[in-house]
Amino acid sequence: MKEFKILAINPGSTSTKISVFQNETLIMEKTLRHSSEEINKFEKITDQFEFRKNVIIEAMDEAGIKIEDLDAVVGRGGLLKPIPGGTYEVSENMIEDLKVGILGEHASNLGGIIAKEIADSAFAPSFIVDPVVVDEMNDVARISGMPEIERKSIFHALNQKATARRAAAEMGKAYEDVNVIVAHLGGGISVGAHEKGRVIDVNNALDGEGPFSPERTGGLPVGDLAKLCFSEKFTLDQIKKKIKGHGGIVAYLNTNDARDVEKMIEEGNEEAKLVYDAMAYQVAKEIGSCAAVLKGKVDAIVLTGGIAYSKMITTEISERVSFIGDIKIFPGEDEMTALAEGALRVMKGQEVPKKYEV
Ligand SMILES: Nc1ncnc2c1ncn2[C@@H]1O[C@H](COP(=O)(O)OP(=O)(O)OP(=O)(O)O)[C@@H](O)[C@H]1O
Ligand SMILES: CCCC(=O)O
Repeated sequence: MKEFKILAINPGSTSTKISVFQNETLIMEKTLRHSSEEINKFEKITDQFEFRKNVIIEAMDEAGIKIEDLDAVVGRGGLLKPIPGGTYEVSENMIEDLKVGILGEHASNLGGIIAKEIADSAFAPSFIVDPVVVDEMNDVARISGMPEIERKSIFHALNQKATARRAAAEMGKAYEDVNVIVAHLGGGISVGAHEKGRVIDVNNALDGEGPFSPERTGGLPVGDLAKLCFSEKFTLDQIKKKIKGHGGIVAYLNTNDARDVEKMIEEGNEEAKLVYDAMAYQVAKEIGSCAAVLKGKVDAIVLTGGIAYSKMITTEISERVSFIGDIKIFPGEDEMTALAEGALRVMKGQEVPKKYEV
């Protein structure tokens, strides 16, 4: 059987992770860290394209892996127009939307752009898989209550879908045959209701919905937020930063690292305990909402992301939601494998790549 060599690229805000797979086997893995000095030279995230591409090429060179030997390159997809989940061919219109930041700036916008550039030089195809804008929401979930504002699906689609598939496999079933609630607990938090392979409702993890997280406020009491916006104390940029970046745990406790918070709690800091408990409480409430979305038919609840390593948090959440269904804990995120698997399904002819035609 033909073996495929696949390069997966996952650009984050301060690092670019790269992995090379020979079919399912990982043969090289590297996290290329970028100092704030290097990154801050660039005005926009997409301006970092040449810099990050060159760093990847150097790392491949050092590892002795030739670009021309690659059979495909896959990147984490960014803030595109809303699309259903799956593996997409990188196309010119996609590149345009990623470059202009059609839905905003995000490090993952670079994933598709760099993947295409490197793949083109190897005369190989390039893909993105389950970008953060995967939108499979039911229409009823789009209604916010204010006609000027529609709810949007922006979440950790890549890790949510990969862990939901893994939960289904553990239950001996296909993803398309189960109902799963996935709570991704990372720097941002998203909680999605997966109904037979479609994420029919999920909080917009990037822009003030759902539970608060280490760096984001999640949903807020809107009347009070409106008053704050018109208090003339803050600019729009400052308010946006309060919602995403400087909100949530970091605003209360001055750290975005859950491990620091646990240390504070162990040392008797009561405020830290209250804030940490509140985050777990809000995640549990969101899981409860998703159970209602799925009409109580829940095969499993998955807790994933970096904070799912925390026994304190997973215990606190489990106490409130275990009545809904079995809880599976998959700590961390395996986005590199998820990217490679998405590309492999296409290369092996198991899935037809989707076209970005919106
Ligand atoms: N062993 C651990 N125990 C508790 N918390 C942990 C542990 N390891 C990592 N974390 C926490 O996980 C959080 C980061 O999670 P993760 O790495 O999933 O986020 P990210 O990739 O930066 O952001 P996102 O998941 O939103 O894309 C941090 O708050 C970190 O403190
Ligand atoms: C919302 C998806 C990814 C992120 O947390 O930035």
